[in-house]
Amino acid sequence: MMQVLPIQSDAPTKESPCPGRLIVLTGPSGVGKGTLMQEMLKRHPELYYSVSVTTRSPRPGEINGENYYFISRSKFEQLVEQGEFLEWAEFAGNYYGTPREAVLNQVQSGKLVVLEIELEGARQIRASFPSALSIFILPPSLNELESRIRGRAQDSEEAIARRLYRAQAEIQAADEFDVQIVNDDLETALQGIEATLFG
Ligand SMILES: Nc1ncnc2c1ncn2[C@@H]1O[C@H](COP(=O)(O)OP(=O)(O)OP(=O)(O)O)[C@@H](O)[C@H]1O
Ligand SMILES: Nc1nc2c(ncn2[C@@H]2O[C@H](COP(=O)(O)O)[C@@H](O)[C@H]2O)c(=O)[nH]1
Repeated sequence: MMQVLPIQSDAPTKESPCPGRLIVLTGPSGVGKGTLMQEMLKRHPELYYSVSVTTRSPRPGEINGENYYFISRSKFEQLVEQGEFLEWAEFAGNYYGTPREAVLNQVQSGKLVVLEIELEGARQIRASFPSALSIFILPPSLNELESRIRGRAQDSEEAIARRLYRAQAEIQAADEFDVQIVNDDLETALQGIEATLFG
């Protein structure tokens, strides 16, 4: 049976004197978090990327267990009741959550564990894990954000409108997080993340 770890504290313990660290990558939908993350994983394969659980339908090309674990709403609600998520939130009509056990095991084994999540979840992690490092990715402008979401061509008009509406409030929360990085030029943004993580 897998060990269940407490979520309240991320302080070192006798069992885990040198834990890893949680890294939160947040920012509005379409800003490029996933793109930045994929490139970071190529350059730094020692990072552990937490695959989230969602009730959203897979987009073309998305693979269960790789991009997300795709499950039903009723199953998600059951997992919430069972305390299986480190954080979870409803976003644009779907649930998203971070599997608790896998992430905590990786942190305790000394890994840098990256969560790519939306604002409400990022706030939950900051409250539960004050030593988590949080990075907020900003778009160069709202117009560019809209072009990126549209350019991705994977969301309905309704989903695009919901994401853009929410983006405006999300951007205002950027200062709550440790570091803010504008994803205008991809390479510059990547170097900003690398400098934040590795000094
Ligand atoms: N620096 C950049 N310049 C131009 N286009 C970019 C840049 N970064 C990402 N993109 C493009 O923007 C689109 C959205 O990127 P991506 O899917 O990575 O965003 P996201 O923040 O992960 O979105 P979501 O939160 O909805 O999953 C993609 O088509 C991607 O190729
Ligand atoms: N709170 C959480 N947010 C998550 C998680 N996994 C992804 N996300 C965020 O949801 C939105 C929408 O994602 P999309 O794939 O449908 O475009 C985006 O901001 C993701 O970062 C999670 O586990 N918890």
